[in-house]
Amino acid sequence: MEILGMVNLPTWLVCIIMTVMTVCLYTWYKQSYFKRLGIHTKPTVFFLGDMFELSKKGFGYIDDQMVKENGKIFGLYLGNIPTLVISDTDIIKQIMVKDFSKFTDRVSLVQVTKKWKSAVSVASGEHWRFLRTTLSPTFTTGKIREMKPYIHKCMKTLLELLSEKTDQNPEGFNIVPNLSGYTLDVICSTGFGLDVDAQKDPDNLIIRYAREFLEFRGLRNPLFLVQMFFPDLSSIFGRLLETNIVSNEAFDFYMSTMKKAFTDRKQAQSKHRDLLQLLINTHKGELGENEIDTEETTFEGMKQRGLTDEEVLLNSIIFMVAGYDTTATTLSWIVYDLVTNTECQEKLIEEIDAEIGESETTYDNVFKLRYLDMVVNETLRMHPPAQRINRLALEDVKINGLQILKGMDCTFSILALHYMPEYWENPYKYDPERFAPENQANINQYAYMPFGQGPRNCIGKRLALLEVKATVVVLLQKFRLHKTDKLQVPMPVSDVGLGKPAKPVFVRLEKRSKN
Ligand code: HEM
Repeated sequence: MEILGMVNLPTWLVCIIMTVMTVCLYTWYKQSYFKRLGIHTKPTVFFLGDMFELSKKGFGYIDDQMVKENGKIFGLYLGNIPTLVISDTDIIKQIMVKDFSKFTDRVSLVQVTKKWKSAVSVASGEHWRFLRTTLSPTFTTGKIREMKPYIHKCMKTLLELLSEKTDQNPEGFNIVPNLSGYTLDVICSTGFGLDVDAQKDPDNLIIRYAREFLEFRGLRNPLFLVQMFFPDLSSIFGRLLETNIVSNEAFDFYMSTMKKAFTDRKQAQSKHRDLLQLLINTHKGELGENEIDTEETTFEGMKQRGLTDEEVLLNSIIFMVAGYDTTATTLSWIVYDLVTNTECQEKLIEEIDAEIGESETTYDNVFKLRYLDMVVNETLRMHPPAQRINRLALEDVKINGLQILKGMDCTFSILALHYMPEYWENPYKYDPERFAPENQANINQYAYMPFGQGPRNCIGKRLALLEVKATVVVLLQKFRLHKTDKLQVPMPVSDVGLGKPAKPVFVRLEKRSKN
């Protein structure tokens, strides 16, 4: 092909040059989005944006650095997808609560397959409102109180296994696998009446696939990468680019496990009072004979039809996955914080001995413990399991001078907020006293949100807190926890609490009673 009558290039080379130029122009345009809006960014790598640094150093670390260097509003690029990170608590409150109707949805970086849209955490608009309203009664205090016996059974196994491990390893051991197996047992039994015994059988398929669910597979998925670099293709090709968040194998395994639990339960006419039973009660059809109109789009219409098969099954899976790792991570960090802050552990033991002694834990006696509440809050401040949350702008809106455009990903860095000196005095110090009743008034609730905020906050918060608090109580009723040489002690300040999945927590357990 002759170009301007000067050079003669083969057609294939011209095509390549044109494609490269188009991609460069597209990337340049995409990655100047925040510049055009006058919003700070950091120097990015062309094409990759901040993706390489974010995946290497972690979102929490980058957010924390950016807040220090650029203030409360800045932009980052995941490939060519822009993310507006906001740490101004007035704006956060406006988005999460006051203007919630303009920000009801979460951002989905990629097109997910249709089935995932039935999950309350992924659903949008009226569909989300219907799912949330239908599922919320499952987590009332009354319902959670009734789940306590199921938790007790798992606790008994946890204590027996820890006692055995202490006898076998008096010098200490990594407690994380015990806590992970335990939280999975709790969610399986409280949620679905499933006796999986993950604590005794760490190779159980349910554990293997739960890990797979939590693993971020995006960077290995070509469809995901295409959408990172060419986000506009999603609206052009729509369903063709739909991506599975997890492997089909893991998905099918969970679907068949839940389906079996569902069918068995329906046939047994059981009197169970767990999540599954509550889901079944809101399901109006027969599993496998879906006569329900799934295309219904109005809230009232959806209320009439009740949950579909897919909604029951998908949300069972979501509860299982969302409730497993978050609570295990929190428990692991509490153990870490208590062995590295022994005075806090002693104070907590004193409170437990005085208020509960050796009695069985109940919803009421556990929630009465003030210092325990302070300890849990402080651990969740320093090590929030979810480091970031987001909301999608459904329309253009200006908040306190900040212009937010329709379609923007408004992200809140929980981790960066939890360490901002403006909201927390001496933020790198583990200090439960900041949550003492007399100091509560100083806490800005939009700078402290381990469970999110507003109408779309964590639906399982109460269940998670009961599980975490009751477990800490039974642990300290039986053991005093000690640091070992193998415990990886304080990380560099910039790394503290970067919520990465709990590292091995090597501790030594000293038995406190004969039981
Ligand atoms: C310590 C434990 C937990 C932590 C720290 C945690 C944290 C969070 C956070 C930060 C969010 C996002 C909230 C927002 O966007 O404002 C969330 C959402 C959610 N969590 Fe949790 N969570 C925990 C335990 C649980 C448990 C035990 C369950 C269920 C049994 C659960 C189910 C969910 C669901 C379904 C959502 C999505 C809610 C919606 O979109 O309406 N979580 N969680």
